Parts: sequence; structure tokens; C-alpha cells
Amino acid sequence: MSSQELVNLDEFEALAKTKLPKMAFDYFASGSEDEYSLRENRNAFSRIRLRPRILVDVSSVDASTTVLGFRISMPVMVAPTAMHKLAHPEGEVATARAISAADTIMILSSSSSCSMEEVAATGPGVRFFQLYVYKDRQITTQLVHRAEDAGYSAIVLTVDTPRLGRREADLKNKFKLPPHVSYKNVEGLLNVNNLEKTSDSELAAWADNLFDRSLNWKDVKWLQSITKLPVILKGILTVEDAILAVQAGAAGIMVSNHGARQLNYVPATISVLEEVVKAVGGQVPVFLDGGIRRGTDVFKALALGASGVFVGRPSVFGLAVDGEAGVRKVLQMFQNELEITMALMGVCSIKQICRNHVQTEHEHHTAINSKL
Ligand SMILES: Cc1cc2nc3c(=O)[nH]c(=O)nc-3n(C[C@H](O)[C@H](O)[C@H](O)COP(=O)(O)O)c2cc1C
Ligand SMILES: CCCCCCCCCCC(=O)C(=O)O
Repeated sequence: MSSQELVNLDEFEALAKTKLPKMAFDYFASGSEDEYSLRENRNAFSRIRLRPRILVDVSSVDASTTVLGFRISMPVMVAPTAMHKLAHPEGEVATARAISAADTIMILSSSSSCSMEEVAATGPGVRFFQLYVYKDRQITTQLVHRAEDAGYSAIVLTVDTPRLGRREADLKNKFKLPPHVSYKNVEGLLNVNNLEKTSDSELAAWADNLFDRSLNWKDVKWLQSITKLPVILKGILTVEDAILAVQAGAAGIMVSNHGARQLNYVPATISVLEEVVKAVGGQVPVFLDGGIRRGTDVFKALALGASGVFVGRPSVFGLAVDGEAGVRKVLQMFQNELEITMALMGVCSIKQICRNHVQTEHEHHTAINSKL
């Protein structure tokens, strides 16, 4: 079956499952421990209702928007996900081409299986570089400077990963990279042989050995001191940390629970978005990722104050199903679904999406109770 026959993202995931080795599919699909937060990331969207307006002229709908000064085709961008060569032999190079064709933004994972330079060489495109801070700060500094030199436009510092979450599927599978996949950005810089075996998952063991668990707010300042690029903080879930992020000079905040792969029992990202947006008060843009699978999800996030959303697994499953064409189809699906949602909601532009367009579960119950 080709990706052109698929009509929604669940079908992409189902087809990816048939195409990928179990170890790779489980790595991409799973969440941590018993996956409460993974289910919540989706379920919380279904608890938000839409309040459409009618008899609005929607003969022209424009989903384009601006993020950090970059004009893009839609407020749907691609989150960093590691090791795309586990999904497809061309890896992140194919993903990058598809994202450029869709005229949106890619965040390249620092744990990518194509180097940041190979991805940059695919041609023009707005790309941000996601950073994990290694204990070896010289290597971390080199990565940041290479990203600047290669034309990346922002550094996205992931702040929710002092250790890798307990992904039980990876533990059961004894996750190990196949010989054709390696961490290209740090090849020759980090020696992953002879590391302490702290976990049955090779990935978790490497993260345990190499990531800097002492990372703290002072290091955000340190990062800003070594780069001219804007620094976005990815992995914020509370009002308290959102305020600290703004005080630390973050250029943007990503409300994210890492696709529910880190701490289990954290809330669905969509359920904390609004309080974070209110606390930030427009000082910097607030983005969201986690469980976005439909144009209606995108619309709901925007109505609750997001400046844009990022998708993780959908692009990887698109890549697994049909390489570059698969990722293109996934992004096209988001664009089509969002445009249809906008038309049916009586909205012609992203700026017109507002809080009155959605009703949360709490508001729904309050409305019912007030009538009793
Ligand atoms: C397979 C996979 C690999 C990921 N790798 C990274 C990574 O290298 N760096 C990072 O900051 N986040 C990583 N994430 C988290 C994503 O950036 C993003 O937060 C998450 O996937 C969003 O949820 P969604 O998959 O439901 O869209 C990864 C997620 C997945 C599923
Ligand atoms: C050789 C350096 C890298 C070692 C650790 C790689 C961990 C990648 C984790 C990717 C990720 O965030 C995820 O959710 O999976």
C-alpha cells in the first residue's frame, strides 16, 4: 500500500508497524512505563469541544503564519526525533527535504543519524537545532557552533531529559542500534564503547553516561553566552518554570512532555497550555507538542494560545511508510485538515482563531451545572 492511499495518521502508524522491525517501531511509538501520559496526550484533545461560527465567507482560507520572524505555510512544524535511519535508509535528509517542500520548520535532533551538515546541504529551509547538553561541555559548544555555521536559526534546548525515561518496550527489546545507524553529529567526538552498562536499553545507558545531569538554570545563561542564536526551552509543563524561562531570556517556550517518553503521570500538554500562556503573557511565543494528530488538534491548541505546534511521531511514521513522499503526505494531511477545520469553524486566517472557539471539559460542566 502506498502513502497516497492513507487517509489519516493512525493509518500511517498502523502501516509503519508492518514495515519496521519491532525494535524500531517500539522505540518510535512507545511512551514511558505504563503510558498513562501517552494516552492522555491524545485523550485530552478529545475532551475539548469546538464552537463553530456560521455564515462567514470562507471562500479564501489562509493557514500561513509567522514563527520567530519566519513566514511558514501553516502553524504545524516538526519536532526533533532521533535516528531517522531506523525508519528509512535516507534518514533525516529525506525528512528535511519533505519539510522544506511543505514550507515549514524542522527541529533537527542532536541525536540524528544524518549529520547537521548533511541535513543543511539538502537546500534552503528554516531549521532549528535541538541540543542535549553533554557532560563534555567542549563537545556541546562545538555542536552549537557547528549549528550556527551550518545555518540553523535557533537552538532548542531540551530541559526534560537529565536521564532517559523508563521506556519498558526498549528495555524488553534490549534496544541496540543496528550497524547502519550511528549518532552522526558526535561521531569521532564521543566514544560510546566501554560505557558503563546502566540499562538493558543501550540508548538509556548512553544517555546515563553522557548527558549532563547537573544541567540547571545557570546553564541556560551559559548557553546564551556561547551563541548568538535565540534559545528556545523545550519540555516545560508548569507555570513556575515558564516564568523562570522568560526571566532566563528564553526566546520561546515549548510546552512538551517529550511525547510522554520521560516522566509518566505528567499531564497532557494541551491541558496545561492555557495556564502557561497566561503566565507568559505574550512576552515570548509558547509552542506545544504532544499528541497532535488532527487539524482539529492544531486548531484547539491555537485557540488556547499556542503560537504554533510541533509533531513528532507522525513525521517518523510518514518516513517509515514512504520516505520523503511519506513525510510530505503527512504534512499535506495536516495542512488540508487544518484548512477544512478553519473553514468549518468560520475562520479565514490563523489570527482569527480565538479562545471562544473552544470549550474545555471544565467549561462544559460549569455550563451544564449553571442550568440545573
Ligand atoms: C522516536 C522519538 C524520538 C525523539 N527524540 C527526541 C530528541 O532527540 N530530542 C528531543 O528533544 N525530543 C525528542 N523526542 C520528543 C519529540 O521532540 C516531541 O516532544 C514528541 O515526539 C511530541 O509528541 P508526538 O510524538 O505525540 O507528536 C522524541 C520523540 C520520539 C517519539
Ligand atoms: C552518543 C550520544 C547520544 C546518546 C544518547 C542518545 C539518546 C537519544 C534520545 C532521543 C530521545 O529524546 C528520545 O525520546 O528517544
